[in-house]
Order: sequence, then C-alpha cells, then structure tokens
Amino acid sequence: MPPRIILLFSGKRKSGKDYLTDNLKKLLSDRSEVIKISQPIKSHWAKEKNLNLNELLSDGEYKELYRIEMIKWSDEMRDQDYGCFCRVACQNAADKPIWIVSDIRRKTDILWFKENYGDLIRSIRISADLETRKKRGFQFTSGVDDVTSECDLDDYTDWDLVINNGKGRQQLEEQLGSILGLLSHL
Ligand SMILES: Nc1ncnc2c1ncn2[C@@H]1O[C@H](COP(=O)(O)OP(=O)(O)O)[C@@H](O)[C@H]1O
Ligand SMILES: C[C@@](O)(CCOP(=O)(O)OP(=O)(O)O)CC(=O)O
Repeated sequence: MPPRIILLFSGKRKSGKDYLTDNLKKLLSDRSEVIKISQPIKSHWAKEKNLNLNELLSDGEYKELYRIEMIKWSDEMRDQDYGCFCRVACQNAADKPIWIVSDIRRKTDILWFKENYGDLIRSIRISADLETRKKRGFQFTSGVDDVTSECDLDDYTDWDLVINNGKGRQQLEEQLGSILGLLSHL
C-alpha cells in the first residue's frame, strides 16, 4: 500500500524538527511512519567507522563530531545521484498511509519527492529565532551552518505551512493542529 500523504519537514538545526515530528507521530500513532533521510547516511557512517548508530541518531552532541564528514561524503554521493538517500529511506519505510519525512534539506530532496510522489506531498518549514535555537544548544559551526546542508532551503518560499517554534510559538497542540489541517481530506 503506497502512502496517501507525505509530509516533508525542513528547518535549521535546533529549530525542533525531531521534537515536532516525534510528537506528530505520537498523535497519529500507527497511521504514520517517520522517515529520516539522514538514516541511510548515518547507517553507512556507523558501519564504516565502527560508530554507535543509536548515538548518531539521537539529538545529543555525538552526531556533531561526525557531521562535517557526513555532509562531505553524502554530498559526493548526491552529486552522482541526488535521490540516492531519499530512495533508500523510502524503500525501508513501513506501509503506512501517512509518511512524516523529518529532515529535508535540499531543493533536490523536494524535487525527488515531487518526481516520485507528485501530489501526495505537503511541505512544512519549522522556524525558530536564533536565541531560542542557542538555548537549545545551537552553536554556529563553519562548514555546517554556512553550506548547502543547512542553507539550500533558506530561499525556498513554496511551503504549504510555516510553523513558528521559537519565541511567541503556539502551544504544541495548536502547532500539531495546523499540521493536521493538511490531512483533513484523508
Ligand atoms: N517547542 C518546544 N518545546 C520544548 N522543547 C523543544 C521545543 N522544540 C524543540 N525543543 C527541544 O530542543 C532541542 C532541539 O530540538 P530538535 O527537535 O532536536 O531540533 P532539530 O531536530 O531541528 O535539530 C531538543 O532537546 C528538543 O526537545
Ligand atoms: C549528514 C546529515 O544527514 C546529518 C543530519 O543529521 P540530523 O538530521 O540529525 O540533524 P539535525 O536534526 O538538524 O541536528 C546532514 C546532511 O546534509 O545530509
């Protein structure tokens, strides 16, 4: 059974992508599946370098030790085939009507999903002010925060929904409610 809708989430580091998508998953429970494009990247890296995959997948500091290398390697792979990680992540996804893709970063990610799933796609940008992100542990890192991985979608404007998850944000229930609005036709 193919998905009936695919929610593509984007946002800067510590904007709250994992926080909001984890809570959305809890709300939708077994109707949904969270897909992470970074999963096949981290799996490869864990095997190659004998690292702890669970730590790489968590929101702690561990992944930051390897982020620049993972960005470089994954961009080389994308130069040959921009859909390579999107494809593997989706191939491994469970049969659920709602897919929650928690980490799109590049215009080519959106392009790949459009080419493969067309009208099923809805795109959501999570924004948060710098001060809030810093309080959550964000520190500017050259080679990470000034490259495609973090910046390619900064000038993208065609979002179906933009959610403020910084100062002045709504309660979680309201934030999730606006996302559910994208599913109302299901
Ligand atoms: N609205 C929020 N309320 C409380 N804590 C939040 C909120 N949004 C994010 N956080 C916390 O901030 C930290 C960074 O969020 P995370 O979802 O990991 O960001 P990202 O995946 O975008 O890097 C996590 O510890 C998360 O629990
Ligand atoms: C190499 C990466 O895939 C690492 C992504 O790791 P996360 O998606 O865990 O990052 P944040 O949640 O924003 O902190 C980045 C890329 O450019 O593909």
